[in-house]
Amino acid sequence: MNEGRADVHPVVDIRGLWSVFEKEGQRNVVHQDLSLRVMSGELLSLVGGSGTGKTVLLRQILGLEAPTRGEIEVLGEPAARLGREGAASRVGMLFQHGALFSAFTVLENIELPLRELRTLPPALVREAAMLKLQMVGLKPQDAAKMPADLSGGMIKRAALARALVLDPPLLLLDEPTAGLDPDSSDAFVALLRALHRELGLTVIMVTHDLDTLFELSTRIAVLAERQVIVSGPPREVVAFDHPFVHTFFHGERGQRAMALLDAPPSS
Ligand SMILES: Nc1ncnc2c1ncn2[C@@H]1O[C@H](COP(=O)(O)OP(=O)(O)OP(=O)(O)O)[C@@H](O)[C@H]1O
Repeated sequence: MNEGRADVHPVVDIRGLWSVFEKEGQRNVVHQDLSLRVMSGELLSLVGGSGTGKTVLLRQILGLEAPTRGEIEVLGEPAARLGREGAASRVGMLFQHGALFSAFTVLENIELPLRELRTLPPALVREAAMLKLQMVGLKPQDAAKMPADLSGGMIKRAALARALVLDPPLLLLDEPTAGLDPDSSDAFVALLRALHRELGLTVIMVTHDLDTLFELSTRIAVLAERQVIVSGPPREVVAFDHPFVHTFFHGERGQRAMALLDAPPSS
């Protein structure tokens, strides 16, 4: 994308990242001198085998976890400085099991980040949350529902509305379609694609789902051997010669999903 242009700052800039965990005397090096830049407007998907540190990377970008060594800058600032205060206005996160608070209504859940800011009067908080609720395809009458009364797809939508309520320019998605039935998954993917386009969001997504991956990604980065072994447009990445890439993309499921690359984009 814009990676070559000197006048465009990356939204996320990871340089020389090491993530090392010690457990029962064992050293587990998860990332070793990993570097990755994500430019404005990209929808970058992170793929990699189990334990390659995709979730750890998302948590580090959010500032929830500090790297052992190296730099992570988000929107020009060290990720650690995002802290918890005000972080939601810069980075939105949709957790895989990012359940809603079960004791709050849908609207109260969406309002939460705005209420924590304590800058807007309740009526405006409500109005802003209602706008986001409708933006993700929920209906005004869903606002008063409790999470237990929602389908899986509706829960994802409400959690997405909450992640976007402060209009962050960067959105992180951890397995956004996991646990959804095929129809709900397709509908959620279509919503994500529309929001990415219409809001001009930069998105970093972790997914194992090949349909989601090919439907949405402008770029795919593959984590293996503690680093990003290849990153590029989907077609380039699937042609990369590496055992993980072969297994992941060229199995039977991969062949079916790859037909999406040849199909015109659905809207
Ligand atoms: N706080 C922690 N303490 C010790 N080890 C950790 C910690 N967090 C993560 N790890 C280890 O780091 C490695 C990477 O974990 P991570 O959850 O990021 O993998 P992943 O790529 O998201 O895997 P999956 O695809 O299975 O979700 C794992 O070996 C995990 O055990």
